[in-house]
Amino acid sequence: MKPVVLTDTNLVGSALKWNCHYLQETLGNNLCTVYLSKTHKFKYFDVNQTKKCDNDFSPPTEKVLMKFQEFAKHLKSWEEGDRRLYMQQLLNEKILNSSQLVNDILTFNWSWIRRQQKQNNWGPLTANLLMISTQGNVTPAHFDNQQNVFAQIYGYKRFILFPPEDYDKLYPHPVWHPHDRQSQVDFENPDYTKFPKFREIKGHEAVLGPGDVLYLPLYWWHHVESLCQTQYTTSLTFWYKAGPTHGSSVTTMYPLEGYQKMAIMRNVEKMLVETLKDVNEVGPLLRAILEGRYT
Ligand SMILES: CCC[C@@H](CC(=O)O)C(=O)C(=O)O
Ligand SMILES: [Zn+2]
Repeated sequence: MKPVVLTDTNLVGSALKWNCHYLQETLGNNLCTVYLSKTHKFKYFDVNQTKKCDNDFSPPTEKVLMKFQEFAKHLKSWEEGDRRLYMQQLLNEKILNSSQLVNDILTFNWSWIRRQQKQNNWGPLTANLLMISTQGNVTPAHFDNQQNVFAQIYGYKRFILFPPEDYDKLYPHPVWHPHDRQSQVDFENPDYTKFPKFREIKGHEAVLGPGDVLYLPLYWWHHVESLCQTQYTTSLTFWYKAGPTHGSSVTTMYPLEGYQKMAIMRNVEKMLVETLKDVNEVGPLLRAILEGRYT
């Protein structure tokens, strides 16, 4: 599975008119999920895992509910130096009370994407996330465990992509950490002492514009930034469950692929956390297995 940019799917043709004015009319006073950040980075964290960090974890972003009207006002008046906003709202019954918007969604090229889902043996569609970002926002490098068909609607987004096997160069946080699945490396100021193999990293760049679609396979790393050609950018994800062929009775082919090894490493870590109970015992036990025996 490799990422690919498609420019002729017309997947979200009916959404290319979703500018701020149109969304104010159709989303109106619905409350939407908006993240706020003091920096340009919006590093995801799982709030349910913060307790394992014996409270030395400081959340890099704040999640608020904001009326779309208010969000739109901030978006239009935003200037460098203002706190950055990133709306990330699921297209669900909470906000789909406008027949116009529902009709636009029904007019997506569902036959095309359903064909992709079938031919690639993906599981069910789990979420469509509507994202509206102030210019210059960055989603730092991470991977997801779902298949993603990423549709760009307005403005330009730059992706830097790395295969799952670059796991050892991107040093993800431990699986029990709030930043699970996110790289520890600050791409703008890498600590080569802590993360020496990051020096060897080589990424694949893709810039998406309105109407472009990126197939982002599960476990592929991505660093994403909203370029500054426009005041804001708008995107929509189509996330699908990975599908039954991963880890089912279908005969496993060897050598294993990068994403399969990633799943194995994550399972080993999770099993150790589960068994040892104390996350601080996982490192020493893994070192005891490795040192003098496998290194
Ligand atoms: C919350 C999702 C953010 C998105 C990246 C981006 O557009 O900033 C991403 O990581 C993905 O679509 O998987
Ligand atoms: Zn992602």
